[in-house]
Amino acid sequence: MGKYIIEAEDINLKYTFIQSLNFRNSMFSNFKKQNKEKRGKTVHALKDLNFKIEHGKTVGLIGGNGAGKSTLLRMFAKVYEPDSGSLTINTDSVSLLALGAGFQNDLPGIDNIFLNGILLGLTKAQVEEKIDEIIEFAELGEFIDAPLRTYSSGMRTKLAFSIASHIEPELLLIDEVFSVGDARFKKKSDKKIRSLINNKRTVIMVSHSLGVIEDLCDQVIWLDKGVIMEIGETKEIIKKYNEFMK
Ligand SMILES: Nc1ncnc2c1ncn2[C@@H]1O[C@H](COP(=O)(O)OP(=O)(O)OP(=O)(O)O)[C@@H](O)[C@H]1O
Repeated sequence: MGKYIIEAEDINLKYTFIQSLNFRNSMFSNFKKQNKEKRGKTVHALKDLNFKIEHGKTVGLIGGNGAGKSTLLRMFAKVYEPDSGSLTINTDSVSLLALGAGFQNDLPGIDNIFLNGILLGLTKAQVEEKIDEIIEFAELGEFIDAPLRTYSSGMRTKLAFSIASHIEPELLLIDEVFSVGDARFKKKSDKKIRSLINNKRTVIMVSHSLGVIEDLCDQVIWLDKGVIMEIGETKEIIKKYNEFMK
């Protein structure tokens, strides 16, 4: 095993999309007349990023709204590929803890555990091995056999958290998912996140809560408008970030 789990060289990502007509701009005939090509927009979300992340580290991604944090996290999960540059992820065991992606409302909780577990990278046998633990952790009682559309949003969140936190990959990506549910469940989910982090795996997390980042991370990557402002030891970077935000 090499020293680094992630190696990024000059990576760039641009989103291209067609600006849709809305009530306001449909009032302007010029906008209406523009063809789709002209209404095309490009956002250069990540610009020439260079960094390496060592195995076993817990790394925080910080930065203001639209800085590129979630985009970068999704690249680590291979949801997006860079438009240019090279991104090497030296493991196949990666999962992105973002709550409830891929849930099916008409299926019961238990079927969603299988579906979601497999989407997050487990085999059916691995889900079977963990299913009792997942159900117990989610605390849904008989609702586990009811269709998801009958769940409250808190119940959905508990189920999503329980599934995602039982995946235990080598590289765990966490997108702003901390302490979910009611006060008691929050305590339990917080403890679960900490146990995942303390388990020698590499964890990369996005959070707007600098307290959480400072508490949990060894290192920080600070992004602003798609570029890396600073990268380094948590306390030092958070101090610079706070000064910058003043
Ligand atoms: N699917 C998309 N299509 C077009 N543009 C997008 C898309 N997703 C993100 N963007 C744009 O890319 C830039 C980076 O967005 P991203 O969600 O990665 O930022 P972020 O740092 O996670 O922001 P926040 O803290 O607000 O969640 C923003 O300008 C955003 O508008």
